[in-house]
Amino acid sequence: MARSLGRLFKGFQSPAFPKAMGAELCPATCVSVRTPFVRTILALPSAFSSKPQDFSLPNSSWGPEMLRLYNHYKSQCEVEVEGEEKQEGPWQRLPSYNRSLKFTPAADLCVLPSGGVYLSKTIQSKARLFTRNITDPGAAFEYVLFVNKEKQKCVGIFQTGHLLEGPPGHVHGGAIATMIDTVTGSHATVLSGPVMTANLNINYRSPIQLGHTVLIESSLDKMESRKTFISCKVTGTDGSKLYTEATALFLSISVSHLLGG
Ligand SMILES: CCCCCCCC/C=C\CCCCCCCC(=O)SCCNC(=O)CCNC(=O)[C@H](O)C(C)(C)COP(=O)(O)OP(=O)(O)OC[C@H]1O[C@@H](n2cnc3c(N)ncnc32)[C@H](O)[C@@H]1OP(=O)(O)O
Repeated sequence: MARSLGRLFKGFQSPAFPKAMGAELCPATCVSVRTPFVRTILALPSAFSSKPQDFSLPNSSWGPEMLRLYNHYKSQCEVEVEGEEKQEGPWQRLPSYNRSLKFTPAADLCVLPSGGVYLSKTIQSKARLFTRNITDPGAAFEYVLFVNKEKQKCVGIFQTGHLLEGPPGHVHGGAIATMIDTVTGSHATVLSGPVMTANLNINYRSPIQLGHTVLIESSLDKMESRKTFISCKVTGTDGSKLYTEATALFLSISVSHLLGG
């Protein structure tokens, strides 16, 4: 089990993550956790095991700026070398599914040392990745992430849907924080494996108009034992207008931390 989960997280750790998801994780996989206190069956999501739907791909709601930036980074995911097949480029797109781990079946609920149930089958069957829980294209978070391991950078292209309104006509600060956490958190996971956000410090400099597309760029500041420090800027798509700045601290965690151990 530990090895299986290790493989999952190892796959996520590398920028080869999307390939690992496709190549290694797609066959239906069921792994079992046994500790003195915890017994649960973890099945990789059906989204991973049968036909995974990747939501970080163009759809009919994407505006011209979203598409332009997507194509800009996508074109750098593969490079043409004369007389040879296309090779991996400096950037890599991260896929985004609508859920992560699925716990099954009801009889195998994960019981905490306290005796509490970790996650009921009913809750888990309805669980959705927060940024992917609205199915109407363009209504909320439309985004795609690219990582560049060599430069230790990650970019998020984010089109802000009408359901994200905070101040009239502008994006809610919590929605901006969500996207910052997603970009910096995914970046930290690519660099360091499984992590959780310990600290997120945000300065909102200028309001973002609803419907606009923005660029979220994160870069690694430093790594110190379990700590990964990342900073991030949200700008207009040409980089000139600064909307938001943030710094974030992520702590590497063990799988048992997620299971309440
Ligand atoms: C996650 C799995 C990834 C793989 C999954 C694959 C699928 C991916 C799918 C989609 C990706 C989308 C990506 C989204 C990303 C979103 C991420 C989130 O939103 S996470 C939710 C919000 N965060 C929490 O709920 C944390 C709650 N807090 C905790 O659990 C603990 O406090 C934790 C783990 C953060 C630290 O607890 P300790 O017990 O492990 O560590 P201690 O001993 O407290 O601290 C260690 C060191 O860190 C410093 N530290 C801890 N917290 C700090 C803080 N807030 N500020 C500064 N330093 C802090 C301490 O001072 C200590 O430093 P000294 O070693 O002594 O130098």
